[in-house]
Amino acid sequence: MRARVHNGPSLSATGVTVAFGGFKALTDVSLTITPGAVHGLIGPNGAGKTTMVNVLTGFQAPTTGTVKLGERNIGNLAAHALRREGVARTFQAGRLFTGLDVLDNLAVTGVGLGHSRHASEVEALRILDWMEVPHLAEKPAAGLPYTDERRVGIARALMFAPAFLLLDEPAAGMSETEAADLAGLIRRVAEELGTGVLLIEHNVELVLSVTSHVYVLDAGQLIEEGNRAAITASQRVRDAYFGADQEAA
Ligand SMILES: Nc1ncnc2c1ncn2[C@@H]1O[C@H](COP(=O)(O)OP(=O)(O)OP(=O)(O)O)[C@@H](O)[C@H]1O
Repeated sequence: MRARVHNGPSLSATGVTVAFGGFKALTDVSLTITPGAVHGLIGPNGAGKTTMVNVLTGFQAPTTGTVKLGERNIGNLAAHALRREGVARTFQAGRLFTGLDVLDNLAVTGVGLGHSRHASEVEALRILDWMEVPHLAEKPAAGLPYTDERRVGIARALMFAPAFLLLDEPAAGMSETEAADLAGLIRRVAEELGTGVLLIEHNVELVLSVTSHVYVLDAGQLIEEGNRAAITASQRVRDAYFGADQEAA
């Protein structure tokens, strides 16, 4: 697979607030995703994690604040336009085309990005190979085992080497072994492809094991950020989890 240059532009949100009517899902949140590194976004249920992913990928316009790719303001770009700019995501639910096989699911994304059918199939096969799951290519998307469905979601997001990959709870429902495999894949995406990754997860241990920098949201506010040691030592993080949602820790 082609590697990206690690010193490309960053994807950043500055002072982002998202209001749904009178309710603020995010309040003045700033974060940056750099190429070639894995960043984490954690927080209890309803903290605003998915809303942040939606903002960074063009699925939700910020009410106030800016989203930039390098120096370029991209806060008003729609999701499909942002994907063409190299900002890709996965969804909590697989969202595969169940009437198609895996290869076609990936190829459709390539065609949507403006590539030919042939080039898209070649790229799809290359990604499945790189992910060490070439046997999935001809499998129908309907009825895939859960972890394979997740893998295909990631493969699809990796079509044509996006600069950024935002993963929304990719380990949900996985066993410890499967989550460990996923952690290995996420590391490879950053290290071998040079992609900047933002990992949203309830599995905090998984996040801390693969990320260099973690952002913590609680009730729409950024309450902490830093490396594993800083997050583990933070009383604010402990309060957010144990005060609001014991199960999430
Ligand atoms: N379109 C919407 N309209 C109104 N409220 C919304 C909308 N989207 C999200 N919210 C609310 O915003 C808050 C943040 O939701 P969000 O899904 O971003 O949190 P989360 O941290 O991803 O939660 P979870 O971990 O449970 O997935 C929640 O209270 C949610 O109900």
